[in-house]
Amino acid sequence: MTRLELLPAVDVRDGQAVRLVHGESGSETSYGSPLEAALAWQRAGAEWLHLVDLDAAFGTGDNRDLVAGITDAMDIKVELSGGIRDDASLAAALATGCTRVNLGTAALETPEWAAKAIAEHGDKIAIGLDVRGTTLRGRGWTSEGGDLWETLARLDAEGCARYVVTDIAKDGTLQGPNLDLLKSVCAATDRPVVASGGVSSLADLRAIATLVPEGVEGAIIGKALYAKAFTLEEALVEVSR
Ligand SMILES: O=C(O)c1ccccc1NCC(=O)[C@H](O)[C@H](O)COP(=O)(O)O
Repeated sequence: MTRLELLPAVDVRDGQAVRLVHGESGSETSYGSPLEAALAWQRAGAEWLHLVDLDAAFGTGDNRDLVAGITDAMDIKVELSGGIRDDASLAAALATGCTRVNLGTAALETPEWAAKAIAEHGDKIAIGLDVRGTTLRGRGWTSEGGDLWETLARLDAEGCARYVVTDIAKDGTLQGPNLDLLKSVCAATDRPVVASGGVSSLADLRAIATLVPEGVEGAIIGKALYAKAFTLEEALVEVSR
């Protein structure tokens, strides 16, 4: 059976590695240098880094140079997220040499542009489906963005290669992933799904791994690693069993 991929997260706000609760601006806990965090996950054996520019996502500036520098310093695959919404920000993100980028708001507010990006860049584009209930959220999760199922059907038809699915109610809370949401999304699409938000324990990772046959490809881990609920080394062993 294919093994669950793990994507340790580095979310950057104002030059610092942070974690938010429910993605809310102002709920930051700071964890120091984002480059040090990224290098630590790489040393621990990560194959992927999930790197988020929160300022770009919230529209409070950006950490573009810092994020490009971190991506450049990595020997592993990097997934870039946050504020990629137009030709300039997409070109800058892809120019970092990252493996793929996540589009969120753009898929909701400028669907034609997102469809063009998908058509041009194929599996270098993932779409972040950030949901409360079954309603999507954009602009750093602050604006309403329509129905999850309608949007998923549209993006599938446009050839989207992969989805990163976050239950905002779980994100940064260490309350466990929303397995029902992941199962429902997998049932609605044949594209791979990366699970995000709420991972709190190795048991959560085992539970997500049971969904690999249904289409879950990976799991993003943020707060749990910073809070030292387990180590990345332990997590990697857990999913390789
Ligand atoms: O990814 C974004 O664009 C984003 C925008 C606004 C707020 C948060 C955003 N991402 C957060 C993440 O991707 C987290 O790193 C990830 O969900 C990890 O969550 P957790 O394991 O619960 O800390």
